[in-house]
Amino acid sequence: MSVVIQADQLTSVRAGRTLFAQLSLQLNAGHILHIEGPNGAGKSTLLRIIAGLLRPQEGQVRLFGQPQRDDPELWQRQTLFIGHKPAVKAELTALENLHFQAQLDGAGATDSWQLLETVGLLGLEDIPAQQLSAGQQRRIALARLWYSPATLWILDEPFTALDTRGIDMLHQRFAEHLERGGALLLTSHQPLTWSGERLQKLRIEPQDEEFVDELS
Ligand SMILES: Nc1ncnc2c1ncn2[C@@H]1O[C@H](COP(=O)(O)OP(=O)(O)OP(=O)(O)O)[C@@H](O)[C@H]1O
Repeated sequence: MSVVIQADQLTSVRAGRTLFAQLSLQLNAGHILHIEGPNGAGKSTLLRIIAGLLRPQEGQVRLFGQPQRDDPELWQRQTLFIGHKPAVKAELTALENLHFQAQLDGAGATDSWQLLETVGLLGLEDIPAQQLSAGQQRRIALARLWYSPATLWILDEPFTALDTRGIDMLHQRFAEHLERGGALLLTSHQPLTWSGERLQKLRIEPQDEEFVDELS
C-alpha cells in the first residue's frame, strides 16, 4: 500500500506554548487518519502544517516522498484542504459560490447545477450565502469533494453543522474516495462511523502542564 503522506518529528509552538513535540505520522492510500484531542490541543495547527500552510518549528512533511519545497506543484495538485470555517462569499448566491469555487480550483468545466443538486441545495440557488444556514454553507464548502482530483483530502471538522443526511452523504463520498486509492486526514469531535483497518486515530494531548491544570 503506497504511502501518501509522512510527517517526521514535528514540533509546533504557538504563542509560546508547545502544542506537540516530535510527532510523527504516516497515512497510506485508502486510509483515514482521524486526529482527536480537546479544544486547543493543536489539531487544526497540525492539519495546516501537513497541508503546507504553516511551518513547524521542527520536523518535515513529505507527500509521496517529496517535501513541499522540492515540488510545490505536486502539493498543489495532490492535496485539498478545507478549513473549519466555510470559505463562502457572503454576497454571492449558492450557485455563484459553487461556480466561483470551481474556477478557483481550476475546475471551471464543472457543472455547478449538478453540484448544487449533489450537495442538496437545489432550490436555494438564488439565495445569497449570508442568508443560508450554517449547514447549507458547509455544503457549499464541501462541494469541492465532488470534483477534486487530489489524492489527499485534509478536512478540518467537516461534519460541523451538517444534519444526519449530510453526514451520511459525506461518509458515502469518503468511501468512494478511499475506494479510488485516496487518503483522508481529518479532525472531528464526532466519532466516525467507520471501523476496521482503514481507520487510524491519532490523539493530541495538551503538552503544557500549566494548561492541563487550567483544564482540570
Ligand atoms: N494564528 C495563531 N497565532 C497564535 N496562536 C494560535 C493561532 N492559531 C491558533 N493558535 C493557538 O494554538 C492552539 C491550538 O489551536 P488549534 O486551532 O490548532 O486547536 P484545535 O485542537 O484545532 O482546537 P479546536 O478543537 O477548538 O478546534 C490554541 O491555543 C490557539 O490559541
